[in-house]
Amino acid sequence: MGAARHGARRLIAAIDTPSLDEARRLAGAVGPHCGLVKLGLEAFCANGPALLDAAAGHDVFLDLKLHDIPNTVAGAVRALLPLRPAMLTVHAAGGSAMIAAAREAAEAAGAARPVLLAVTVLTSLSAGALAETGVAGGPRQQVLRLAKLALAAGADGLVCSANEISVLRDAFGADPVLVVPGIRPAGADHGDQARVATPEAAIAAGASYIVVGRPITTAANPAAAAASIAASIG
Ligand SMILES: O=C(O)c1cc(=O)[nH]c(=O)n1[C@@H]1O[C@H](COP(=O)(O)O)[C@@H](O)[C@H]1O
Repeated sequence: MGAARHGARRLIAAIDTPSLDEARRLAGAVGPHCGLVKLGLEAFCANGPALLDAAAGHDVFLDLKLHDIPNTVAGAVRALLPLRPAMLTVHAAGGSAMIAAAREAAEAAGAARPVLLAVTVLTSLSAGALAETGVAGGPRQQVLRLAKLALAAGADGLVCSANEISVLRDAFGADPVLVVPGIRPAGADHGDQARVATPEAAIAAGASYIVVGRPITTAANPAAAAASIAASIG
């Protein structure tokens, strides 16, 4: 139990659903077994700020992956601060000025400032899919390039796949928060994820947090699935 509780702090449960009731049901079920509940684009587009009520009582990672001109992203961050998210995401590919503007806007929350995470290369992109976008050199090189830029511009941490954790820890040490989605327990369906790892492998490689969605939310018993993953990384 103690080990499971320790693992729970590092588990972020991703709730992707358009239904407010379903989001509330899932947050209630998995909340006790994870450190943060992640609410993302699908649920926020469907419900707007009212969505946050579904996760009342839990620390919320509001994952909207903002990516626009600096002025617009800064305004969006300001608009989100009253929702008191514990973590927020922007796309590192938006560039230094955009990330710096997001950080400056977030500072208005003072001590309650959300942790600002820069998404590097989406875990759904394989090396081939990344090359199609015009990026040469493969995911590891691109993640490292974007990570340098994002941390220098004021991001507190990075979203990356488990494949890039060691190169990031070598380059930046223990400080940056590394949030790692694309997590699949052994034998689980990968779905649209391309760069995947098991919960245990991601934590062993140095992830600060792992993000797990469908392996929990589509399980017959989401609370048990979350508890089992938390125990596996305890
Ligand atoms: O920023 C994220 O959380 C994120 C970045 C990324 O590169 N890949 C990624 O899958 N995510 C999110 O992590 C969650 C993964 O969900 P599952 O694939 O269902 O476990 C989803 O909510 C994604 O939006």
